[in-house]
Amino acid sequence: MRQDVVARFWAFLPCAGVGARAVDANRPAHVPKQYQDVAGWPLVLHTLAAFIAAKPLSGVLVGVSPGDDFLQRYQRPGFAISPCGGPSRADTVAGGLRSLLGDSGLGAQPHDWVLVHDAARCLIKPSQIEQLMQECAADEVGGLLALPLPDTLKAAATDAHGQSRVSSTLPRVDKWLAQTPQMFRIGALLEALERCNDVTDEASAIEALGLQPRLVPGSSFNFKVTFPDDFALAEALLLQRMASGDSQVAALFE
Ligand SMILES: Nc1ccn([C@@H]2O[C@H](COP(=O)(O)OP(=O)(O)OP(=O)(O)O)[C@@H](O)[C@H]2O)c(=O)n1
Ligand SMILES: C[C@](O)(CO)[C@H](O)COP(=O)(O)O
Repeated sequence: MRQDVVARFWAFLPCAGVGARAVDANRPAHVPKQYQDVAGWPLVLHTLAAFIAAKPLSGVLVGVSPGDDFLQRYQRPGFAISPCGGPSRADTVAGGLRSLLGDSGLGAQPHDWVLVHDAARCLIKPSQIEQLMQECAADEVGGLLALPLPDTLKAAATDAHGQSRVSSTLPRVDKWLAQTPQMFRIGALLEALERCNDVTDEASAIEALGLQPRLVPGSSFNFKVTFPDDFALAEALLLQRMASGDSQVAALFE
C-alpha cells in the first residue's frame, strides 16, 4: 500500500436502508427514515451538511439504493451519489468503496482514508469529524468515534411465556458503544469487508484481520435515528442548533 504518498480524506455515507425499526403510526412507512422531514429538512441533508463543512475532506459520496433519485434535486459541489446500495449495510459500504476508487470519478486511491458514517446519524458535527481525522491520521490502523457504556449491561433470555428475562449481568468496565464515523484506509477496509461481510460496522471487519482500531470518545448527541422516538429528540436538537446558527443545512441546500 502506498502510504508514503500524502493520503487524502473521503467520506462515504451509507443511505440505502429502509428504516424498518423507525416505522410507527405517525410516520409514512414507505419513506425511508433518512428521507423523512426532521427540523424542516430531509434527515440525511443534516448529515451531509456536516460532512460538506468538515475540513479537510476531499469529497463525500452517498450510497443509495439502485433507482433511488431522492437526492438528485439537492446535488451540490462537494458530494456525489452512487447507486451502490446492497442488501446489507456492509454490502452498501463495500460497493461505496469500489465506487470511490472507480466509477464515481472522484479519483480516490487505496491508501487514502475513508470516513464511513451512517446517513441516519444526523447530529454529527463538523468538529467531531475533524477530531476523528486529527486523532487517527497518524494511526497505523484507523479508528472510530465511540462512547464508554454508561448503563449496566444485561444479557437476556426468553422465558417459557415469551418474556425477556435477565440471564446475566455483564461487566461494563471495558465496553464502548460504537458510533460513526469510522475511519480506515480505503484499500484495507475494502479487503477486510470482502473477506468478512457478516459485520454491522467497519471496525468489526478490520478487527477480523487481527487489528485493533482506535476508540476516540464521541458524544451522546451523535446517536443513530433508529426507533420512532429518536425523531423527536433529533428534531429538538437540530432546531436548537439552527436557531443558534450552528447548522449549515439551510445555507447549503436552500
Ligand atoms: N442495506 C443497507 C442497510 C442500511 N444502510 C444504511 O446504514 C445506516 C445505518 O443502518 P440502520 O440504522 O440499521 O438503517 P436501516 O437498515 O435503514 O434500519 P432498520 O434496520 O431499522 O431497517 C443507515 O444510514 C442506512 O440507510 C445501507 O446503506 N444499506
Ligand atoms: C455502524 C453502527 O452505527 C455502529 O453502531 C451500527 O452497527 C449500525 O448497525 P445497524 O444494524 O445498521 O443499525
